[in-house]
Amino acid sequence: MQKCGSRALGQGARMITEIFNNSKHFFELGESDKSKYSRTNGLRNHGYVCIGRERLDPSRPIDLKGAFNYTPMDPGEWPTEEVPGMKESFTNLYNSFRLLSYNVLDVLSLALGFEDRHFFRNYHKGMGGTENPSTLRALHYPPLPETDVKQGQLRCTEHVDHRVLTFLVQDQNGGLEVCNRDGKYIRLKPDPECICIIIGNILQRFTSDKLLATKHRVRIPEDDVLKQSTRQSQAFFLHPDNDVIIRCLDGNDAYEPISSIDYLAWRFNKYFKEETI
Ligand SMILES: O=C(O)CCC(=O)C(=O)O
Ligand SMILES: [Fe+2]
Repeated sequence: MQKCGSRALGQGARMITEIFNNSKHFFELGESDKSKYSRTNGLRNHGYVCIGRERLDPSRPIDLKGAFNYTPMDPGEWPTEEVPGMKESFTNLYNSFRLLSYNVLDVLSLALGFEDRHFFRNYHKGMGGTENPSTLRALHYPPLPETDVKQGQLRCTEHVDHRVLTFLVQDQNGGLEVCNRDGKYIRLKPDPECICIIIGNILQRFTSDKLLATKHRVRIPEDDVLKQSTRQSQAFFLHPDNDVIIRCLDGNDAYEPISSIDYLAWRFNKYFKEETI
């Protein structure tokens, strides 16, 4: 489940190429142009997140990554003049991941022994509308000259995702590493036609730790060519509908029940320290 290693995209490969091209074009704009489309505040998650704005671990140097978020829950501004195809490529890929995630949720329901094979799908019925915060995020890691990198700095600090599942496609430069149950990081073979599926903390809570959220990270490459290359990835973060209660489904009390929207607010409050929700 941690890694779906098959060439899963088929026809979708063109969609992936388009979103990589459009994202690259956007991130190559000047900072003042990009910041016109900045993510606003609190729970409103649409838009550009510049390097350093989000902190996964405040005790470490900032991650050397930028992002652009899209969620139909928060309609926002698009750079339609600067990057004409950007909105369409995001909405297309969002929809494909939405459909794919329903199939994966059905498999999960069966695998976990629920009689209703749509058990988990029913928690995500609002996807694509204003009652579900699932988000597509284009990540952009700029080339790194030697002098810019601090001791202990990463492109993306090790963390778990606070969602149900993350579907992730990385470019040919690779760099994503996932931690196995022995605590050893495994580097995933870069293949822009493979989708990596990462278990998030909400699924861990639903399953009372039967499925564990997978730690992952992106280090600064040792290879000079990779270090001086841009890295890109596209991540789809699957989240339950706002009113779903996240709780241990076997009835045990390992985690306090919390609504999906409150859980999201709690996480954003931690990651976007400078803001209040
Ligand atoms: O860019 C990647 O490969 C990882 C990004 C990631 O883990 C995240 O945004 O949560
Ligand atoms: Fe992540």
